[in-house]
Amino acid sequence: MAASASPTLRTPSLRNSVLSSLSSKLPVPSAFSLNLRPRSVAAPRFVVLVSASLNAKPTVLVAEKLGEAGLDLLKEFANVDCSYNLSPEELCTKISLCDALIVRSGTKVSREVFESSGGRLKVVGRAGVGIDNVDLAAATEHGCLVVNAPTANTVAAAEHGIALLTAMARNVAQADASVKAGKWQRNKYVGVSLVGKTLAVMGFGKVGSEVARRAKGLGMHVIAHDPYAPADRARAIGVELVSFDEAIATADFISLHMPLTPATSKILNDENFAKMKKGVRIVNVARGGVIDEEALVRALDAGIVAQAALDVFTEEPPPKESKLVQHENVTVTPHLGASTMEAQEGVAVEIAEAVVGALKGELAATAVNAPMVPAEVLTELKPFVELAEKLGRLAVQLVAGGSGVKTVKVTYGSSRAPDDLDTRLLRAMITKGLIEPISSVFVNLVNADFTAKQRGLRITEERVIIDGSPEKPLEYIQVQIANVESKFASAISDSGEIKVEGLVKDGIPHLTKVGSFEVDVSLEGSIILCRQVDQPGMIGKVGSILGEENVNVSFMSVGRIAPRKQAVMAIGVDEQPSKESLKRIGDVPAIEEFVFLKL
Ligand SMILES: NC(=O)c1ccc[n+]([C@@H]2O[C@H](COP(=O)([O-])OP(=O)(O)OC[C@H]3O[C@@H](n4cnc5c(N)ncnc54)[C@H](O)[C@@H]3O)[C@@H](O)[C@H]2O)c1
Ligand SMILES: O=C(O)[C@H](O)COP(=O)(O)O
Repeated sequence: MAASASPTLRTPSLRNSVLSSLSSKLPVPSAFSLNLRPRSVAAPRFVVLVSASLNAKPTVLVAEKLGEAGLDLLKEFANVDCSYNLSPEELCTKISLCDALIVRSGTKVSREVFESSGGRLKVVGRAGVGIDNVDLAAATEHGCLVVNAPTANTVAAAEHGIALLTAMARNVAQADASVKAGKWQRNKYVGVSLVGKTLAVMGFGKVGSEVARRAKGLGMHVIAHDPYAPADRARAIGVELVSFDEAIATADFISLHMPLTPATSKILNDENFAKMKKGVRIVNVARGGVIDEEALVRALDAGIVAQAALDVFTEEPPPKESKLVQHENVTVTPHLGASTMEAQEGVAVEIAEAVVGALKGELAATAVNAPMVPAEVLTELKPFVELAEKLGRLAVQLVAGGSGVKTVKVTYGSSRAPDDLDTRLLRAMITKGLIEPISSVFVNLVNADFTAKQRGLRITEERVIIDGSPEKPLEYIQVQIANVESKFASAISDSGEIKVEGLVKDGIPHLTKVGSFEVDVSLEGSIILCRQVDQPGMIGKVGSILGEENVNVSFMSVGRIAPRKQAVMAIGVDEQPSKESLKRIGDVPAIEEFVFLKL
């Protein structure tokens, strides 16, 4: 197939090639089209996250202290409201005026926050790694993207882990307090050596592996437990991956580096403390919730755990009277893992870039609740994103009554192998096109599948391999809606579904099939579809009705079964014709049915 998706490639014989190739696929009528306006090659816009109302500068609420470099980046693009220490109620009040919110670990972004935003909040940026303070399910349900800054504080957290490990082993904090209290207790604060001891790193991700690397430099024997870590990464650092039980049973020191999830919540509990070596020492710079804190106090009192060094707590700040914090064998810091000057500047820039990108409609590489589409895939799919949404919009508007859509089949015609095309983005845009014209829901890549499921909309996808250039991801997209009546009977295909099909020509989406009729109209402005008896003068008649009302016709195309038999005329218009003009079109004797569709 010769049609090109490339915005730069113009092929004079494009239309004919497309049509002949389509004709050869199905025994359907020939078609001709009349382009009444020179087409500019529009840069395909990729708007997934931002609503159309974002012509004005968006507002970003920064709810916790962020590095200056990040704030400067944000200010170039948005109004920035730095309001720290907001109460939950104040946050809920402010959020309805904000398009994006940036937080660290100290702000709970609860379901109430999303509910209070009234749909305006489009992005939550977590300036750091852990997203356990953000209600991800609520974010997704509200179509709000959550992005984080997962890399900039890794080294800082690892360094803090090592700082706590060494400080704990040598009683630095306790000895410091003792000297400052006027004492000189050299025998009391005899420490333990690290060299030759076994350190179990629990969670061998970014921070865990950096801790392992540094601990090896201190002469420790490092083992790690992580059900999802690749063995080659562990091998490269010289770390042995072991089971959870082996790790906790053999370690002299345990350092925690896993995320807080339902599976890791209170993973160090009475049962597991009982399996540890007597005198084990524990470091936690991950999340307080991975330890059952009451069980840890019991293990400390029983001498199972000799010492603990904790940067994070189940409740932050922990209650003043916390037995754990006050325990003489426990060293604590106030969640300082990420708090170096360098890390905070890095995190601020990382999150500002992600939030600005998301507000511009780009897909963030650090999206937490949306599929990550690699940049190169995104670039080549861009022209098809608009096509996908518009086909969805057209198809649903052809349904009689506009609702009751339950079963949708999408077919992607491509010369590429099935596993060489990521269709998640296209499916999301078709879903957006199908749902938005008949509801008040804002659909984007984040909430598309959720919203479809919630509405009982089943979208199946099929890949058809056809001849074409593998350079191009797609030759055509077809959308079919089953088990519905159509307000434009000609849109029903021979197999009984509403069917629309389109492709991208010179970067512009085109409608190329309605039901069993081939047409060729660019998907810009709005479209009038008429079924008529094929006869001379029809284009002129309809064109002059529209012209009398100063409605600009951009494109016309007629697809017919055979000369002088039935034909479908597709007319692209820049303005919406009045009801009266539409009625006059319907009254043209040869016109059997017509429909006006907004794109
Ligand atoms: N104290 C701080 O200021 C600070 C700073 C940065 C990160 N953190 C925390 O450190 C933790 C790790 O951060 P990261 O950037 O390395 O994240 P990461 O995602 O790179 O690594 C987490 C690792 O934990 C593993 N994991 C998941 N479930 C596990 C389980 N049940 N048992 C063992 N391993 C499991 C994952 O496979 C992954 O490899 C997070 O909880 C993060 O919030 C704290
Ligand atoms: O998950 C993280 O990135 C760390 O816990 C840092 O949290 P903070 O941004 O609140 O310091």
